[in-house]
Amino acid sequence: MTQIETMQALTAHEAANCLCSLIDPQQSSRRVGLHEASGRVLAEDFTTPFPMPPFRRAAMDGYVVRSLDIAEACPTHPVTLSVVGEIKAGSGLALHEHFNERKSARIYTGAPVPEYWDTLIVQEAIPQEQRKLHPGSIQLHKAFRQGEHIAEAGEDIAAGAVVLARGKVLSAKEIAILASFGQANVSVYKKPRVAVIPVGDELLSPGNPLTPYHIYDANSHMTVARLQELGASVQHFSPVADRVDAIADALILAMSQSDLIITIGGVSVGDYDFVAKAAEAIGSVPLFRKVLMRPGKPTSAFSVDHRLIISLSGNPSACFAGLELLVKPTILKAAGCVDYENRFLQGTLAAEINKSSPVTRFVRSIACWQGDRLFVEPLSRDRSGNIAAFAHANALAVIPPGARGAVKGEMVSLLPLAGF
Ligand SMILES: Nc1nc2c(c(=O)[nH]1)N[C@H]1C(S)=C(S)[C@@H](COP(=O)(O)OP(=O)(O)OC[C@H]3O[C@@H](n4cnc5c(N)ncnc54)[C@H](O)[C@@H]3O)O[C@H]1N2
Ligand code: MOO
Repeated sequence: MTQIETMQALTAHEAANCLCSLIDPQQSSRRVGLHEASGRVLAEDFTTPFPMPPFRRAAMDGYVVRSLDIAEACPTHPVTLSVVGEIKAGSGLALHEHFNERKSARIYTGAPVPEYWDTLIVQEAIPQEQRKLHPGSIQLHKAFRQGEHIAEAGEDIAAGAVVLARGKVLSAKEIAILASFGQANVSVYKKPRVAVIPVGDELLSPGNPLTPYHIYDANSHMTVARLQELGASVQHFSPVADRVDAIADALILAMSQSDLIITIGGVSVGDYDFVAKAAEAIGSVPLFRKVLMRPGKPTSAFSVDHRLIISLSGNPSACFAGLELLVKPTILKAAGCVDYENRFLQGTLAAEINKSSPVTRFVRSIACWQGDRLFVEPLSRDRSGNIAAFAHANALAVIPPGARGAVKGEMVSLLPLAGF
């Protein structure tokens, strides 16, 4: 028996765990400007250097008052306060006189609120006529809640708080936090370097004229795009011929420049599927030679010289499933991301799947919320080689193995995709 025949077949989850367990997270870091930080992984905890907001400030346009001064205000006994000045965002109010009581100031959103005042009355609460006729005073016909519309210094985030932890993927939200604290640049992990090698005599790179019996290489472009989204730096190979030496040469070149290699196609059982032979020829050890999933059953992985080769199968949906289920967690872990495992949701199947399968199926589907219930509708004619489903799918529905497929109304797991 060959090593491959004795090799245990893994589920998609086990295969992802196997790959992740062999990946060393990125350790090297560099500082990048905020405009380059989106999609990068934070290499150190970010501790806030000052409180947020940094000073006590107005949350609305209006008037600041002391709640004590207006506690008794009512329609029959209105309270009149003189307006001693104006406080704009970006400037304070110099308090020249020593105030005792019944003083107010005009204030605008974002302006500092001196300690003297504890409540802000929105300008809409004071009739416009009255404000025009008597700009030097305001008249109030009711009391207002103490502290209203005033944001205290540090009420959002305290100074010295670890507000973003190492290993977090930076997106617009996190970049807003960093910028709010004046950080012009941030320490991020270096991107893992990943080579993408499409294999197949039939493949043409987009941009070339379509010739008989050939197809355009879609998968490597899909893979490169996904890897870039996941924070990798990608070395994109042109399609390689179905020959052991050509594939082996590409693998050797990729090893010299990349930490991880992804091949696409040529990994099944046909006489011209040479990826495994080429991987063997360069001295790699197989980790698994198929995965209990469909599409993507022929997905394989090899280890060589402390690097992984992940070989995705050529059908576009199989390549895609391999990318989402196996490559995504592996790349995220390699990039230094702490939260790298796929998260599945539970949803109700909106239509039956009357196709049996000895292995788990991952069906391109449309998931949508109806009220508080998540429904998942499998796209029809989801054949491995079809690409139309990519235009609509926002989830992969997980259909357990068995003779009966799955019935409408059944609860199934689903993996959310872009657009969910
Ligand atoms: N006798 C058997 N035949 C097949 C089996 C099997 O178990 N027994 N498995 C089938 C399954 S499942 C799949 S998936 C495919 C996978 O084969 P490969 O991974 O070796 O991929 P190829 O044969 O190279 O290509 C399959 C298909 O996809 C097209 N392709 C390939 N690369 C690209 C690309 N970069 N962009 C777009 N399309 C691509 C290729 O032209 C083929 O049509 O094997 C089944 N056969
Ligand atoms: O991996 Mo193939 O279906 O499973 O196309």
